[in-house]
Amino acid sequence: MTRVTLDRLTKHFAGADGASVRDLTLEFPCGELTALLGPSGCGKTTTMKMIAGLIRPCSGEVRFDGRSVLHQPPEVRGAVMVFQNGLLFPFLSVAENVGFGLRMRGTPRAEIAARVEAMLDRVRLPGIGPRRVQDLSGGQQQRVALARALVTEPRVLLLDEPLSNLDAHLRSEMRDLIRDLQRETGITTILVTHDQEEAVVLADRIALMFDGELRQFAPAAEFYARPRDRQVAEFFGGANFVPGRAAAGVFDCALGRLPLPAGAPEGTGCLTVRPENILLAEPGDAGALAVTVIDRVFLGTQTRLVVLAGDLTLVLIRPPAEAARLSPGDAAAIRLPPEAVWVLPERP
Ligand SMILES: Nc1ncnc2c1ncn2[C@@H]1O[C@H](COP(=O)(O)OP(=O)(O)OP(=O)(O)O)[C@@H](O)[C@H]1O
Repeated sequence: MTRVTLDRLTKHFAGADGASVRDLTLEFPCGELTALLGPSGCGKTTTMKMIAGLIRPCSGEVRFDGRSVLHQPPEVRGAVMVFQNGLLFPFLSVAENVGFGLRMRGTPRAEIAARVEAMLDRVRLPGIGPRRVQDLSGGQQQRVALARALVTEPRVLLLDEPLSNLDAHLRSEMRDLIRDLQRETGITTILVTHDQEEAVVLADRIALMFDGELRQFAPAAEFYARPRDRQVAEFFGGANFVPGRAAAGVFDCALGRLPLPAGAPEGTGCLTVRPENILLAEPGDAGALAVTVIDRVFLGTQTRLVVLAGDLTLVLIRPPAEAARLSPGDAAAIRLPPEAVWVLPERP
């Protein structure tokens, strides 16, 4: 298992306005699957290519198990990359594609055949070795690309948006396969994606990037409960931002003085609470806030309620059966459980 460390990694393409990746310092833990997540153009692929050795950084370091790999060409590093569209060799059979890396290393033919067959079994494509890759579906091609990467037993597996060209059904199948194979093999894996749901389902930890910089690196649950700032909260579907000031475990704002959970940041900023964490209350309940319902939208498995608390608009997501009794114009009451709120300090 290999620990991958980035130390102040920076890439500025010639002629570009600013750096595509700036001062990126990050340690991908051994044997874990880490998602490199962020909006289009934030520098994910550039970072991954610097790890693979396909792009040379302007400054900074890439280390595998503490040793610099910058002087090593891609084929020596032991990091293999699987691209969005698989990038298989169209003129080779499936087995020849999967065995390509082993052939380059001079592995004996009989061993290649056995390892390729075993690998195709593991990606749930038994017996398709003789087929032409053009005859495979997109999902099958992606699994062949994964088999081709894994059969060489790489130190690091780099997946660049491996699900983005698949339809919804195939995507969830491939997602399960990636998760199972990663757990089975324990290969340190880095997944590039712009899709937060994919990152949450697959990754042990998420590194969220904006504009070439790392913004937050944490297990998925922390991005929901403890987002570092408003942009992070919004990227993870957060809503409800109430300006005010936090001091001595209380947030002072237009909604009143709200108790905060232990460890919440202090000072001026916004209180945030996710739509699914605001509860409906009975008027007069301790801590209940009086609101007026202004909108109700049935979303299928949930209902979105928009309410007005004084001048503030808040969004709630509730089970349909609970929300059905409320219509636009109705008076209602809500409760913000102290453990479900968090403070986003003003960015300097
Ligand atoms: N070869 C290049 N020359 C000049 N600029 C580049 C080059 N490659 C990437 N960039 C720029 O660097 C920035 C980061 O690109 P990158 O592809 O790493 O982002 P990304 O987060 O992977 O985005 P996407 O999800 O759209 O692939 C972008 O502004 C992009 O235009």
